[in-house]
Amino acid sequence: MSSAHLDEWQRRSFDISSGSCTPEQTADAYRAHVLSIQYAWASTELSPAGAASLLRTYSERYAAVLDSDDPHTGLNNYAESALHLARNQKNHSDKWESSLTFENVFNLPCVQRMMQARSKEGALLVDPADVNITVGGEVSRGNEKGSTVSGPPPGLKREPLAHGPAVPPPRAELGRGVSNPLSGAVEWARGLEGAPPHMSLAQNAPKAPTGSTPMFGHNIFSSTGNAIVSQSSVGCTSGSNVHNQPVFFSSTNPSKRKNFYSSGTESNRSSFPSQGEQEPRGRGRRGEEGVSTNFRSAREQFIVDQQKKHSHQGQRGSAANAAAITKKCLGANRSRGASSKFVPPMPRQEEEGNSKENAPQDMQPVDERLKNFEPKIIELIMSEIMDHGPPVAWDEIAGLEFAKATIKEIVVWPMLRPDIFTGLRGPPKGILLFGPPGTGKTLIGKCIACQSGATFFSISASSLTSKWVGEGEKMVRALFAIARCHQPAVIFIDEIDSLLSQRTDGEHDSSRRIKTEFLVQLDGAATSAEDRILVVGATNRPQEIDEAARRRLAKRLYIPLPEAEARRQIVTNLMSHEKSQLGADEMEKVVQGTEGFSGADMTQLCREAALGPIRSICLSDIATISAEQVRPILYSDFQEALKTVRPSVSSKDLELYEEWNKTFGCGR
Ligand SMILES: Nc1ncnc2c1ncn2[C@@H]1O[C@H](COP(=O)(O)OP(=O)(O)OP(=O)(O)O)[C@@H](O)[C@H]1O
Ligand SMILES: [Mg+2]
Repeated sequence: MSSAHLDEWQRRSFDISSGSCTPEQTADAYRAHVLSIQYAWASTELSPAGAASLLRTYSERYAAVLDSDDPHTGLNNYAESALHLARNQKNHSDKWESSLTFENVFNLPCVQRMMQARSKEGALLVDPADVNITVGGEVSRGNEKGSTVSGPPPGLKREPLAHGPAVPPPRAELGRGVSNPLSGAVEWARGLEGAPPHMSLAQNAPKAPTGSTPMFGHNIFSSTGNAIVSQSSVGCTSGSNVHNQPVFFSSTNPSKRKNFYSSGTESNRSSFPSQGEQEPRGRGRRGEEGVSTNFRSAREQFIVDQQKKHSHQGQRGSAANAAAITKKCLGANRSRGASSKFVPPMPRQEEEGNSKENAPQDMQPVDERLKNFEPKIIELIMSEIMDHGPPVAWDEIAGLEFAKATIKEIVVWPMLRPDIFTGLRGPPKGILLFGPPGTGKTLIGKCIACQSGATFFSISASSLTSKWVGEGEKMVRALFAIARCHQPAVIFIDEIDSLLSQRTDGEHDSSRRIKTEFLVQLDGAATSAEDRILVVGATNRPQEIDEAARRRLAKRLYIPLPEAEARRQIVTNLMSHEKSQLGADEMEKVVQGTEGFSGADMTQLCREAALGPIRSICLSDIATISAEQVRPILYSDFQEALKTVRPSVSSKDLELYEEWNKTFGCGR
C-alpha cells in the first residue's frame, strides 16, 4: 500500500486500539480498512492472496462489531432502535455518520493515483487479459468475444444482457473524456435516481443516504470500470454491477440494514477473492445476474461451513442427526458473542429462501394457517418440540391396565378410526395423567407418541416459558396452529402443573398470559368437532392445577403405584435382559418386599441388584475378567439392594393423591 494510505491505516488502527472509539466509529474504521484493502488490491498493490487474507480478517472484525450485542462494543442492539422507531423517536444510530463520503473518497491516495494514471494513460491499470468477468453465470476472459467486458475503457460498452438488468445510460460509458473516473460513477449513480423504474436505484436498491459509506468499494469502481475489473474475482460485470451498483452499507440503523438486505442485491455483500469455491448461497440469483465472486464474508463463510457440515452429517444420515441439525433456538437461548453471527430482527429474503430450500419438506410452513407466524417460531416448534423418541410398547408399561385401556380407547382408536368416533363418541380433547412420581406417566406419553400414529408434540412447560417475554403466548398459539395443520395430533405436556398452576395475583404477567392463551387454545381445540387434537398433560402435583385447566382436561386418570403383579412384571422384564437366577419363590419375596415402591424405585432396585455380581469380583480381577465369567444376578443381590433402595413416595403423599383421585379423578 502507498505510504499515505498506510498513514491513514495506522491512524485508524490506533484509534481502534486506543479503546476510545464508540462501536460506530470502530465499525466505520474497519469498514474503511476493508475499503483500503480493496483499493490496494484492485490497484495491484496487494497480492490477491494477501488481500483475501486481510479482507477476511477485517471483515470478521467488522462483523464482530455488528454482531456484538454489548452496547459498549457492538451494534447488535436493534431492539433499542426498534423501540425508538416504534416511539417515532430518532434513534442512536441515526446520529452516526460515516467519515467516508462520495466526496472525500476522491481524496484517498489510491484513488488519486488511479485518477492520475487514468488521465495519463487513459487506459486500464491492469492488463485487460487479467480481467475475468462472469456474464450469465459463466466466467469469461476479458478479451474474449461475446457477452464480456474486457476492461472498460475505451472498449467498455454496457450491452444489455439477455437476462440481466437494464443497462446504464450512455454517460456511464467509461474512459472517454472522463477526467475523473469516479465522477462518472457518482454522476451516473445520482442520475439513476431519475431513471425509469426498471433501472432506478429506488427499485433495485436503497438509495445511498448522504454521507454514507460504500461498504465494498467495487460497487463504486465497477461503474468506472477501472479498479474493479482489474482482478479476476472482483465481481464486476457490466450488467450486474449496473444493476447492483448503488447499494451501500450506510448505517447501522437496523431498519436501513433490513432494507439493504431485502433489496435483493446479494453480490453487494461479498465479492472478494478467496479460495475459489463458488458461492452456494443465492446461486440462482447470481446466475441470473451473471456475477461471479469468490470472496465470502465471515458470515457467509460460516453459513457455507454449516451447510457443508450438515451435508456431511446428512451423508452419515441418521434421523437423529437430521433432528440435531435442525435444532434451533430463539435469541434468548442463543449464545451471542463477538464472533456469533448477526441475527437480523426480520428474516432476510435469501436466507429465508435458502433455509426453506435446505429444510426438509415437512419443516416448511406451507399451510395458509401458519402464514401469520414468524418462521423462526414455527421452525422452533417443528424442530425442538416435535419428538419421536425411542419406541415404547404398551407391554413395556407394567400394570396400569385401566389407564392403558382408557388411553387406547380415547387416543389410539379415535386417531385410527375417526369415522366411528364421532358425535357423542367423540374423544375428549384433554387428558390429565396424575399420580406419584416415577409411576410411568411420562412413559405413557412416550407410548402414545409411538402407538397412536398421530403427530406427537412433546413439550415441557419450561420450553414455553423460558423464551423471550411475549414469545410464550406466540409459541402456544403457533403450537396449536401447527398441530391443527398436522392432524391427528397429540400435544403432550409433561409437568403441566408448572404451566397451568393456579393463577395468582402476584405472578408475572407473562406467565399469566401464557396460561390464559393455553386455556383459550385448549378451549378452541375442545369445541371444534373437526379438530383431532388431543392434549395430554402429566403431573405429580394435580392439586396445583388451575380449576379452569382442570375442567378442560376432562379425562383425569390416576396413575398409581404399581401393585404386586406390576412390580413382578417390571422385575421380570428388566431381568430378562440380564443374566439372572431368580426362582419363583425368590421373585415372590422380592415383590412382597417392595410394597410401596414406584416403577422408578423398582427400576432402581434392579439396577442396584445388577451391580451385586460386579461388586463380588475381586478388585484385582476386574480389569481382566471376561463378561461371561461375571456371575448371574441372585436373590442375595436383591436382598442387599433392598437395604439401600427405599420407596420414594411417602404414605402421606399417597393419601393426598388418592384423595384428589376420589374428588376429581375419572378412574374406577
Ligand atoms: N408402570 C411402569 N412400567 C415399567 N416401568 C416403569 C413404570 N413406571 C415407571 N417405570 C420406570 O420408571 C421410570 C420413570 O418413569 P416415568 O418417567 O414415566 O415416571 P413419571 O410418572 O413421569 O414420574 P414424574 O411424575 O416424576 O415425572 C421409567 O423410565 C421406567 O423405567
Ligand atoms: Mg414424568
